Formats: sequence, structure tokens, C-alpha cells
Amino acid sequence: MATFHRLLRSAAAGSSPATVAARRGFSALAAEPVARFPAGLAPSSPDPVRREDRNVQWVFLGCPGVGKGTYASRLSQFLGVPHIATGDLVREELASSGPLSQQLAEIVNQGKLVSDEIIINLLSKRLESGEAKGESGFILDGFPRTVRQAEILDGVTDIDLVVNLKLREDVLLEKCLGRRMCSQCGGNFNVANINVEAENGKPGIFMAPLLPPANCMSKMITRADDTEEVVMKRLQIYNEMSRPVEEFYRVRGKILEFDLPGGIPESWPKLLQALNLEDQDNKKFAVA
Ligand SMILES: Nc1ncnc2c1ncn2[C@@H]1O[C@H](COP(=O)(O)OP(=O)(O)O)[C@@H](O)[C@H]1O
Repeated sequence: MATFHRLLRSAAAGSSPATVAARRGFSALAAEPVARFPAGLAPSSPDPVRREDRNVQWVFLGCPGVGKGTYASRLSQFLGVPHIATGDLVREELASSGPLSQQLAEIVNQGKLVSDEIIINLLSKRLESGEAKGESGFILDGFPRTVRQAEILDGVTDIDLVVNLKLREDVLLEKCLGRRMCSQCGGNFNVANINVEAENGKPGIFMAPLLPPANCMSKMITRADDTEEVVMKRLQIYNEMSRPVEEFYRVRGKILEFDLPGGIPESWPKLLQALNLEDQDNKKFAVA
């Protein structure tokens, strides 16, 4: 199939036939006619994103620590589409000790962005293996992160909806510093106990810690890029490189802005409501 590689090369060379070929290839990933998309989106959603011909193709945007992974993963289970997080693909590559891992470690641990070429290479491999397993549709998390990535994606497939998660910057830092992962089961947790008073018109926010079960407790690890210095750098890079991606989708009428009101118990039902999905059977996601 035509992959992002080809598209990247053709984009550099400005060759439109390759772009068309790549578009076909990418679309094939979501070509299964599955009428799985539920009742439709919020009236506030700018575009008719109700899909009856294929599974959803959504993007999650938002600063580091905002909870893209948490909500994208829940929604992917809810909608039956894969959750594809480019940060996870990068970390898998890092852990594999393959030829790229040393180079990637240096970039990621400084809070910088990996090159578009590397990221597109990793993403296209992930999409191909998913296609081989019969996957269709996706929720992308962490991609696109530059306008160039957004343009490339736009050239190869149609994105139905972009969910832009938002949270105060001081809370983002605390959340990143509180992130923990179980080195055995891979579960994601957060030890931060956020309780910020309302001030200067900003609403207060409470987020309870998401603590691991007893058997994970002794196996908690912290991401090397979740130090205060690196998180501040990542936030700066988000503002410089990824903020314009929000605008890219805003002008195309695809963005749903979502201010997180609190932790998962408060935010998840409100997100479903904003997406007009609250009537769906979400019992399995009932939160404690
Ligand atoms: N689309 C992308 N483009 C460039 N680099 C990326 C991309 N996605 C992930 N990365 C790299 O992987 C790191 C971790 O990504 P991620 O887990 O999404 O972080 P965050 O929690 O900051 O959203 C990023 O800081 C960056 O170095």
C-alpha cells in the first residue's frame, strides 16, 4: 500500500500523483463499511462528522499532561477503533534498542520533537500492521504535532473531528510530574493530587490521584521526559509548534474545544455529552 513515506517524499518533490496514490492507500485503512458511529456529534461540532460508511477518524490535540492518552484510549474502546499514540510508538522504538533508539532518546529526553520523517515512518508502520489485523478507523493521539504533519495527513485522508483538550498550564505541569507507569503491566497512573482554587476568573479544579493497585505499587516508573525542566520545554515546544495545528483545524471547522472540568469522574461524562455520545451504552466505563 502507499504509505506516508511515499507521501513525504512526494510532498518534498511536490509530486501530486504520489499524493493521490497515498491518499488511496491511507483511505483503504478505513474502507470497511461499518455503521458504527453513533447518533452524531454535538450541535457545537462544526462539521457533520456522522459517519455511516466507515469508522471514525479522529485526532486528539492538547498540551503534554492534559490527558489525551486517557480520554483517547477510553473513546477508542467505546467506538471500537484503535487508539494510536505516536508517543507510545516512539517509546516502543526507544525500548527496542534498534538503530534509531539512541538518536530518539536524545531528542525525546530534551523535550524536542522527533523529525516528521521518523514519526511518519513509525506511524505508517503501525497503520500497516493494524490494517493487516483488520483494523479500521482510528483515534490519533500526539499526531499531527506540526502544521507540516497536519498538511500531510490532510493530503492522505479525511479527519472527521479534532478534539482539543484544555487545562490550566500550572495543572499540566503537576500532572506530568505525577505521572507513573507500571513497568510490568504498562498501566498508567498519576499520584498528583490537584486541588487548585479559583482565581482571577480561572475556575478552580480538583483532580484526585489515580493510584495503582497494590501489586503495581512497587513497580512504578517515571518517564525520563517527565522532569520539571523537560516538561517546561515540552510545553514551550507545544506552544510554538503544535498550537498552530489547532488553528489549522479551527479554520477547517473540525475542532471541538473541550475544557476539562476536573478528573475522570467529572470529565468523562461531560466529554461524552459534548460528543453527543452520552446515550450510548457506557456502563463498562462507569467510573468509581
Ligand atoms: N507527532 C510527533 N512529532 C514529533 N515528535 C513526536 C510526535 N509524537 C511524539 N513525539 C515525540 O515523543 C515524545 C513523547 O510524546 P507524547 O507521549 O505524545 O508526549 P506528551 O505527553 O508530551 O503529549 C514527544 O516529546 C516527542 O519527542
